[in-house]
Amino acid sequence: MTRLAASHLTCLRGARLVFEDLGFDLAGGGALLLTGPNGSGKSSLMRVLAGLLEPFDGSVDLDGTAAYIGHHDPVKPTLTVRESLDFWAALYGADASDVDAALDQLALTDLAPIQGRLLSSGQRRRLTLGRLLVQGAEIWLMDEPTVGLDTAAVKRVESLVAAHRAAGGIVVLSTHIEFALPGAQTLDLGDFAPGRAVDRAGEAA
Ligand SMILES: Nc1ncnc2c1ncn2[C@@H]1O[C@H](COP(=O)(O)OP(=O)(O)OP(=O)(O)O)[C@@H](O)[C@H]1O
Repeated sequence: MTRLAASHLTCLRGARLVFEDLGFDLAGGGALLLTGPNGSGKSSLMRVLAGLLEPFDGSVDLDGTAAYIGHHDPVKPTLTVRESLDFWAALYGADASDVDAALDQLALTDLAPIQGRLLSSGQRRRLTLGRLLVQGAEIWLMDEPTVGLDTAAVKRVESLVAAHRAAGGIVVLSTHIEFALPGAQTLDLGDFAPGRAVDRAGEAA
């Protein structure tokens, strides 16, 4: 059964405590929306969940395969859109039909022969999202996936996320904009800033 949970997570970056005592529990079909001001630790939490950053304290319990997209689009400048997706498909054991599906789902079919260096920022972001699709992971960790996307593309991503959850997948998504994520749990990282844990305990009592 796909599951992603965290308990008592505390994150230290350099000498700075970013958040403390954070937890959640997601089963298949679940979603977690991360909000909070700049610097509150959304990307740091994503990196902890992706296994790229060791938590200072607490633990992550992950059952399933995870795919992570961060702020940067890892697009090779000399590969075409299709060649990039073919490369990722080979890396993750996906089929050519998965590449065609990803091109279609992200409105990239017309851009398939275009080299990465010629893509606009929104087009590069859509290609990065294509990598997520061909990766076929059960848990999607999406750090501000809509940056640079136009309204139609945001709607597409909302639909892809909904379909992934309907198929039993899990999504953790950070955003500064409105993003339709029905029934999602929400975490405002600002509530987990150092010292606030004491306040929350006080409020709960
Ligand atoms: N490599 C690093 N070394 C030290 N401190 C870091 C490092 N990366 C991030 N930080 C600090 O950790 C804190 C949290 O940063 P993070 O990028 O997780 O926030 P965020 O909520 O994702 O911000 P934004 O909304 O601006 O993307 C910030 O104070 C930042 O300066």
